[in-house]
Amino acid sequence: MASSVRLDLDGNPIKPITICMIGAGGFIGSHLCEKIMAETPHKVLALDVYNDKIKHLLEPDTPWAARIQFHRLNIKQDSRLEGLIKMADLTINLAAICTPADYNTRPLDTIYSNFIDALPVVKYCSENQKRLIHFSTCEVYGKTIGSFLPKDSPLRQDPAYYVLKEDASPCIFGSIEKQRWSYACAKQLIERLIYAEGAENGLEFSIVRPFNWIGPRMDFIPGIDGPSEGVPRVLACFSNNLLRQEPLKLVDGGQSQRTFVYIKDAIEAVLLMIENPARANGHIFNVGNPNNEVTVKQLAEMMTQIYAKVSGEPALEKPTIDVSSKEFYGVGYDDSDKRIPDMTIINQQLGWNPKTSLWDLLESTLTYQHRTYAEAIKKAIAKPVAS
Ligand SMILES: NC(=O)c1ccc[n+]([C@@H]2O[C@H](COP(=O)([O-])OP(=O)(O)OC[C@H]3O[C@@H](n4cnc5c(N)ncnc54)[C@H](O)[C@@H]3O)[C@@H](O)[C@H]2O)c1
Ligand SMILES: O=c1ccn([C@@H]2O[C@H](COP(=O)(O)OP(=O)(O)O[C@H]3OC[C@@H](O)[C@H](O)[C@H]3O)[C@@H](O)[C@H]2O)c(=O)[nH]1
Repeated sequence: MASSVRLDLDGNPIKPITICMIGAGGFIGSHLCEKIMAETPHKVLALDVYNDKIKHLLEPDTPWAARIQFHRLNIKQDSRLEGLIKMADLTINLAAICTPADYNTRPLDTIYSNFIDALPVVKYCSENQKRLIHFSTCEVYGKTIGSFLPKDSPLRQDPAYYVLKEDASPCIFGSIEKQRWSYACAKQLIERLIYAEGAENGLEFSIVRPFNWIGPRMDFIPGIDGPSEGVPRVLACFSNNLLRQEPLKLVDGGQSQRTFVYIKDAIEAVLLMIENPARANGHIFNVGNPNNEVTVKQLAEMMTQIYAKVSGEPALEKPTIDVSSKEFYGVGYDDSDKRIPDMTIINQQLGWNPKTSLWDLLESTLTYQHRTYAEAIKKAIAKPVAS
């Protein structure tokens, strides 16, 4: 139940607000809606083209039924958008194409989704003096400065060459034919536009740069709740392989490094932004877990070990295979080498720190994947293919 007196970080009572959440039916949106319904008095206007991941929150007999309203709409072409933004105190924009398999194969859709389609949202917030929390990405940093140093340079060990800071690090993308960067570049331009709206027209905004948030309900399992030829992000790719007892595919040897944060930790940071506007407005926030760094190969090994534990099924003798990025993603793929978030700004402004270790977050997530999909996969495998 929502408690009656919630206090912000400065000890002031928090007033209930209405939030227009665009992309509420996605992975992050579903967790954010869940948290807001369970722990706050706020209302949510939930906008998306899909609602499968929030169906459980939309049942009429829940204690929060009067506080959440689903509006099925595509922000590309729907005249209801401005009215819904006007009805709310705060807009949170999560809508985007954000799976790397799309960046080089559907670059136009990627750029339209992440820049053009976000423009009216920024404009309506600015014109109607509504606060905006916009979801950008850690991909705006691109590659690290250190990745351009000689392989044996001792400077590669110096954090100054790889830690990513909101107000200091450059954005380093590959050449135009490396269409992987279409997403990062579109996100960078919308960040600059929002920042400029703040500077010139007084828009109250916060920008979130998520660093690989993972957990239950992320993306889809190909052939079960998504297209069989679809390529989701790495958590769902590896989960799918484990569920089907196939080797996990390591793109270009799995040498890239990532830091993963548990979705439930990350959502706490977003709630702090929502409820502490004076501390959050005007800032860009890295949200990640610098302590959870692994190479993709190490992630595959860890997930294999944990899945064997939670499913009771023995791991394959050869649990991984190497695949080239050209074969896996096609021409124009490129990769971020390493992503460690600097945490100074979010610490200073909101006092937020992630709590969950990589092992623990993978254990709870893989338990969920096994419980949710193992039976469906068994049935799908057993079904004879129509000739
Ligand atoms: N998950 C992460 O680790 C991560 C990392 C970096 C950035 N982000 C950013 O966070 C945001 C949310 O990511 P997510 O992981 O929840 O992705 P997601 O794909 O699960 O959610 C996005 C949602 O937006 C909806 N949407 C897309 N276009 C729309 C449109 N035109 N009209 C209405 N709805 C539309 C989709 O249907 C989907 O439900 C994105 O902007 C993404 O770029 C996420
Ligand atoms: O089966 C797979 C899938 C992915 N990978 C590798 O795993 C790494 C992580 O891949 P993900 O699909 O999670 O995506 P990335 O971390 O590269 O990008 C993500 O970063 C932040 C967000 O903006 C987006 O959600 C997405 O762009 C990449 O190096 C990728 O090449 C594999 O080795 N095997």
